[in-house]
Amino acid sequence: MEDIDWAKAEADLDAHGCAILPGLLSAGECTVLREGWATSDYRSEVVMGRYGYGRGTYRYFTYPLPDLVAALRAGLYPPLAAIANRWAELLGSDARYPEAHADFLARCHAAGQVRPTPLILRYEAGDWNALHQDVYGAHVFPLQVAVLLSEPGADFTGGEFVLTEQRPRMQSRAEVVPLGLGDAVVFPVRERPVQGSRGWHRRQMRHGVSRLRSGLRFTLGIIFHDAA
Ligand SMILES: O=C(O)CCC(=O)C(=O)O
Ligand SMILES: [Fe+2]
Repeated sequence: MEDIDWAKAEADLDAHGCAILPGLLSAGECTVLREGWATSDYRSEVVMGRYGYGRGTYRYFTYPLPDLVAALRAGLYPPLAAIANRWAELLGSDARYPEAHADFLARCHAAGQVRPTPLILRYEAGDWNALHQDVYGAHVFPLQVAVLLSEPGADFTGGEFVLTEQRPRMQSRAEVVPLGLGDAVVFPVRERPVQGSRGWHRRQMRHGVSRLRSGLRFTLGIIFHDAA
């Protein structure tokens, strides 16, 4: 995490609505997390096809989170909170996010959002993730992170991370994010600020995953608000 180029990530988020953090996790850390699919403690499992969410399965970790997941969540939060605060100002919102993740979580917990949201997702050939927004209550931290735990081309084919941006009174824009093993993508939970001719406005964003053509793909999702 010390090696992350936050100035570049922030510039990419401003310009494109997403940023890649290359090699956030090592191959060994990805293996540990993939193996944790079977052995970690989870609070619940969602079979996506049952809810019309796509096809595939995900599991929400329980508290206490595995050390690596807890460290990523606490460590990635402060620089993202600085970006989130700047975005809120641009959009004329009075939402402000504290410097430490523990303080933001305390806000969630006081409002009854107490269930942990970090999760592992597992996709087989034919699986996909419908375009969605990960909102779990009134308290929403506006940025989130997903880390690819499998190697494209070697472990799976297809299964691209996709973001869409709704442009007011215009057609939507799609962005396919090319991730390698251990790379992370930072993206907006719901919306991002864009400067137009008449000032800043909000653009709604959604994310999902295109259909896996072959193999097995795992992702770690880090969402900073907890769930009601
Ligand atoms: O599997 C992916 O790349 C997307 C995961 C996702 O929806 C999330 O992390 O919120
Ligand atoms: Fe998601």
